Amino acid sequence: MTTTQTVPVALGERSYDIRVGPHLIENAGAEIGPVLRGNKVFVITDSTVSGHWLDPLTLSLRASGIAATVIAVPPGEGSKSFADYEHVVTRMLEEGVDRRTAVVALGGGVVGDLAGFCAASVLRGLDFIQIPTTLLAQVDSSVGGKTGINTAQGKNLVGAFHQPRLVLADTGTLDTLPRREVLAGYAEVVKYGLIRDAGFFEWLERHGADLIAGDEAARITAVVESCKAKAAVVAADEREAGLRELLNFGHTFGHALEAAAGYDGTLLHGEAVSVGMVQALELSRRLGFCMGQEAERARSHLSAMGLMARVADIPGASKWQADELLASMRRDKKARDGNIRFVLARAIGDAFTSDEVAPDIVRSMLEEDLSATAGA
Ligand SMILES: NC(=O)c1ccc[n+]([C@@H]2O[C@H](COP(=O)([O-])OP(=O)(O)OC[C@H]3O[C@@H](n4cnc5c(N)ncnc54)[C@H](O)[C@@H]3O)[C@@H](O)[C@H]2O)c1
Ligand SMILES: O=C(O)C(=O)C[C@@H](O)[C@H](O)[C@H](O)COP(=O)(O)O
Ligand SMILES: [Zn+2]
Repeated sequence: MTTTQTVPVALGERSYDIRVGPHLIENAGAEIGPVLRGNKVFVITDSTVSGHWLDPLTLSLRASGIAATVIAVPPGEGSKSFADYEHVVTRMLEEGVDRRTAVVALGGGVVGDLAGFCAASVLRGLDFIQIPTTLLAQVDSSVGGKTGINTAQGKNLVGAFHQPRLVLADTGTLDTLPRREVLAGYAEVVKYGLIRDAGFFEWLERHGADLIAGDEAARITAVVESCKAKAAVVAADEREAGLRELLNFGHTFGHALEAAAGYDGTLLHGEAVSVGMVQALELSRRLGFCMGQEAERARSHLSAMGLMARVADIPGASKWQADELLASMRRDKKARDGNIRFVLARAIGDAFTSDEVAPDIVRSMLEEDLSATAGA
């Protein structure tokens, strides 16, 4: 029998546990009850996740005497918007909310980021509980307190740091997750190996296919190891003054690619991160920080697992302009005075944040990437 594992996130009085294992949703009332101040929660979810996982959650909450009001948004990145934020907070205020009311996010990173920002801002801050149902959300977005929405100018540009009080990563929810979404989440798992843990990257080279195929032991190991890695970084640098920037590996490129694709489902966040990580390794090579085989090894693993690993793999990329991508990168949160900074690597498992990188080097790399789309 698989038992639940607990990964602590050490943040002083805002510390919390990440619980990882199967059947956690069926037992959510008993898990959540002890961290609630009152007996009322808003469950924010999306209309796909609700069809799979809402009933067992509300049943369990009711059995523990917790009253739940459900608010569902449409599935997909488009819901991390001002319009959906307004819709959710308006519903909460209309239904009635007080400072003992908690917000429960049931879904992937989109629901978690949106619900977390609602929790951070309604009445200036409500307790927040994450029940992540995608691989990406279980290994990354439910942990660490980054919440927010996208704007016309780019990804996650409006938001707040707001830590959850508890994370329930029910690995059984991954049974209903489409393969494309499993793969997108896998990119963020690979990220932990690439930035700080060459041994974990090697483990993924051996066991990644099992994890993607749904092997229970591989899944739990990957979620627990990823959460441990993220918890350690967040505990050391909650507000991203330095070390936490490493979690942004592949994201300077990735977020620019996502913005160009238009958040319409043609390019998922994890897919963009997959391409962006290979680009970051290639940029590291061009700047003389690492050898070419690092980028090739990462690309070859990501491609073998079925992920996109080149700009030319992205549908519609042939229409993009290098300067449009550069403009997005200048709005990245790591940029200083409009000068772009990247997370680069000296080797697999040894990432660091660069000083400002000359835009011409990045532009010529992007132009090469985009010209390769012509033959793709
Ligand atoms: N806050 C952070 O630290 C952080 C970290 C990484 C990513 N993110 C954000 O997370 C978002 C991406 O999250 P995501 O990849 O989870 O996408 P998502 O939330 O859009 O979920 C992916 C899709 O899978 C469906 N789905 C979710 N769980 C399911 C399940 N168990 N069974 C069947 N279908 C299910 C959803 O309805 C959706 O269509 C991006 O906006 C990204 O910026 C945030
Ligand atoms: O938790 C972090 O820190 C991360 O950077 C994790 C990323 O995977 C995630 O996509 C995050 O939302 C990116 O944040 P942003 O600050 O670049 O918007
Ligand atoms: Zn990410």
